Formats: sequence, structure tokens, C-alpha cells
Amino acid sequence: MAPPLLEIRDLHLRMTTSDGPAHVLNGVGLSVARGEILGLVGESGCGKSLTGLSVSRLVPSPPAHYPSGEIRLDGQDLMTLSERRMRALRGRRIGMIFQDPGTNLNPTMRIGDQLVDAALAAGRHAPDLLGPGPARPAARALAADMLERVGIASARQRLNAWPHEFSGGMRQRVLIAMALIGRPDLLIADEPTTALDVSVQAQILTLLRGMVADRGLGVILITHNMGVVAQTCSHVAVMYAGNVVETGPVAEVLEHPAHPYTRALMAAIPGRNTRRGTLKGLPGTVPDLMAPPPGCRFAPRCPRAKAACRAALPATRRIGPGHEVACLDPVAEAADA
Ligand SMILES: Nc1ncnc2c1ncn2[C@@H]1O[C@H](COP(=O)(O)OP(=O)(O)OP(=O)(O)O)[C@@H](O)[C@H]1O
Repeated sequence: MAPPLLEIRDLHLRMTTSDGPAHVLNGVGLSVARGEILGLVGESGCGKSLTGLSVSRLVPSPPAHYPSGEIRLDGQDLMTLSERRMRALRGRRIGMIFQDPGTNLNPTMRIGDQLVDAALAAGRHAPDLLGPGPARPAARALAADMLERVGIASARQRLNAWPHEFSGGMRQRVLIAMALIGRPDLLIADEPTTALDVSVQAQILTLLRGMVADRGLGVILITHNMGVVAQTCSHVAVMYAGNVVETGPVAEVLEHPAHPYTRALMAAIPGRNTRRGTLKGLPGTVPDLMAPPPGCRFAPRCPRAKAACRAALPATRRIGPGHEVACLDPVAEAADA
């Protein structure tokens, strides 16, 4: 059987601080297939962004240190690649979109020039992207085509626009175009719509779904919003304090959440208030990653925790089609009623 597009296994990440190492990723495991949008969710500080950045190998080292783990793209372990080979993959096989379009577009460069630069950079590692002729005109044609695909009218003329002439939603569309211009296989989108108002957010997510259906790329969509997951993702991975505690197809996990933490996150949906502070119905706060509790990191807040939960990290077990949970006492369906 072919390996999944992306597979992360047992990824540990420590960040060196002046007070000692922070154990920020504690054996993360997840996978993404082509054509799949995996929502990566969890409270602020649980390690979503560092997981995404680790895939692109963009966490500077130091302070980052990876004691163990594998990150495989089509079976190839990215952890063992040289920086030179990683640079060839970024933008070409792995596209990235971050939260704030204001900080990711260069305000002093026209939109078209930024797209052309991205196309030329990707083209250096994929000669077929720009064809056999002169690279710059081909990159410009590709830039106009991508801008049109992300729904910007009069794309050819708009290439001459400056970022400040575009609205926030349009700038985010440009960033999507830029991330996809090298025809990557994997897209990592870190809170791509959080800074946008709700209607623009819905448009961008619809656009992303269309691109996935069109191109069959795999996506990690990092969000703190379970509503976005329900509307946009095919799969979900729930993170807590550096671990994936539950993962599976969205319908399966949202209908039958088994980890007590997933259930608490879902109970918080109506207020959409999972970003900072406490969760509704859940006492306590996320653990200090400088001195995390032994065993299951959720145990100190878990209403179902027993002694064994505090002794060792629970192994992941399969509880439904593609549905896995890292819990010694997952909530069974019968308990739902
Ligand atoms: N340079 C650093 N040094 C030490 N700790 C760090 C560093 N960068 C991040 N961390 C810690 O790593 C943990 C995970 O951070 P990360 O940004 O991945 O969380 P997140 O889930 O994406 O949060 P948010 O939803 O707020 O973006 C946090 O507790 C954070 O404080």
C-alpha cells in the first residue's frame, strides 16, 4: 500500500528557554492523505503551529531540539534532509499560509511581482512548472492564472496592484495563490481566516475546499474553531499540550467524541471561546510545559482520570472507522445518552 502523503510519527520537540527545556511536542502522530483536509484543533499553546512549522522544518534550532520522531512526505523522512533539500521542497511540494496577510505580503512590492517571484522560485526546482521558454513571462502568465483561480477579477490588470490596494480578504486570496503557485502536494494553512470577518472567512474556506477537490492536495488546516472544522475538514486531529489525543473522520469524531478533552472542546463551540483561558465545564488550565505532568497530560483536568492515567502516556487505540483515541477510558457511546 502507498504511504500517506504526510505521516508524522512520535514527534518530540523541546524548546530551549532560559528556564530550561519546554516539552512542547510529546510524541505527536498524525497522517494526511491526498484530497484530505485535516483540521488540527486545540486550545492556544497546545502545539498546533509548532507541528505545522516542524513539517516545513521552519522552527529555528536552537531553540528547537527534536529528540526523536519522523515526518514522512510520500514516505521520505524530512527530518533527515539537508537544509538545501528542504528549501527545494518548500513552496514546491509544501505550500504554507499563515494567519495575518498583513505581515506575509511585502508592502513595497506589487502583487504580481510577489507571485512571479514565488513561481520562479518553485520553477527552479520543477522545470515543468514554467515550461521550456523564457521563465519570467511564463511565471507572469501563471501568476495571472492563479489570481483568477482564487477569484480575483481582472487578474491580469490586478497584477500591478500594491498590497494596500487590496482588502484583507483579497490579500488572503493572494497568499493562497502564492502558496499554491508551485503546485504543492501538501498545504499547511495556519489559522488562514482568523483575521477575516465571517463572510470572507466562509468564501476563503469554500475556495480552499474547491482547490483541494481540483488538485487533490492534502491540507493541514490549523484552527481553534471547531465550527470551521465541521464546515471545511474531512478529518480532524485534536491536540492537547503537545499530544494528539483523538483523530478521525470529522463526522465520526464530532458525532462520537471519545476523549474527555474533545468533548470539552465541543461543549465550548457555542461560545467559540476555545482560544484563551478555561473551557466551559472543564476545571483547570493547560499544564506548564516546563514541568508537564507524567502520564496523560490531560489527567489533572480529566473527570475520568484514574491512577493508571498518571503513570504512563496512554497508547492510541482504534475505536471506529479511522477513529483513534489516546485514552485509557474513552467515553463510550452508551454513556452519551
Ligand atoms: N521559542 C519558544 N520557546 C519556548 N517555548 C515556545 C517557543 N515557541 C512556542 N513555545 C511554546 O510552545 C507551545 C506550543 O506553541 P504553538 O504556537 O505551537 O501553540 P498553538 O497551539 O499553535 O497556539 P495558538 O493557537 O495560540 O497559535 C506553547 O506553550 C508556547 O508557549
